Amino acid sequence: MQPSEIIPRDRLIVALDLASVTAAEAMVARLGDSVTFYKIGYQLAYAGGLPLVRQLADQGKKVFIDLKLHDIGNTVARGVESIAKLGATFLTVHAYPQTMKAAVEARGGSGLKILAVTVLTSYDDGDLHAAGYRLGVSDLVEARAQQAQVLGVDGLVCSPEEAAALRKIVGHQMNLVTPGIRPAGSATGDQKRIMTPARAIAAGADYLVVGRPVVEAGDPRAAAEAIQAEIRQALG
Ligand SMILES: O=c1ccn([C@@H]2O[C@H](COP(=O)(O)O)[C@@H](O)[C@H]2O)c(=O)[nH]1
Repeated sequence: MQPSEIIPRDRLIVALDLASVTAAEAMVARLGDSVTFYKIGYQLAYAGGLPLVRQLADQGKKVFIDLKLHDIGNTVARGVESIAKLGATFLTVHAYPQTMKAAVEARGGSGLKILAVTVLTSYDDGDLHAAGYRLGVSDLVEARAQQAQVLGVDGLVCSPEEAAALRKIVGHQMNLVTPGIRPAGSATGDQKRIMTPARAIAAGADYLVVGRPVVEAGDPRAAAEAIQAEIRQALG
């Protein structure tokens, strides 16, 4: 979706990183209309959370399934075919050419959009080096973004630190989805490449993924509303 077509409220994606479906349902009820887009990742999916995708879609919410698929092409393709029936908007795969190619082919015209995870936002150059990579973060993110674009991937998961450079490479054809968002004063945790919501939007991010700063806040709804206000202000 072109950035100008994205409803401002949809730009905040809250990660439902919670231990049970009951806890997730309670969080969604608490957040009410302050949040329109949710992410379901490992913790909730493996706690029986995938049926929530349809449930949330039936409530008019959008859902991002963040399972970061990476396997042989055939297995990725069959997994994507199953996931495409759940009613989600986004699905992540790791940005390896075989994986991205299989996912794009398998999603077909289902309406599910494939996002390629470039380099996890908890990694810095030292982490890549320790994992055996020759390239640093910015070079690897850019190389993977170029491969993803050639393969017809719909969007990229990157840090907001890379958003401006990636926008120049991929234009507006691909959505930039950025975790590593930290409102001023909030704990960094294990994230290494971070920005505030306002700076991320100014850098060109389309969607901001926020987990702990919302779901672990004393008042999650107030935390989400504050981020929504920051996004609106940054959009001008
Ligand atoms: O590179 C990546 C890819 C995915 N994530 C996911 O986003 C949220 C961020 O949660 P916070 O609590 O706001 O740190 C989490 O679900 C990650 O799995 C990411 O952080 N970085």
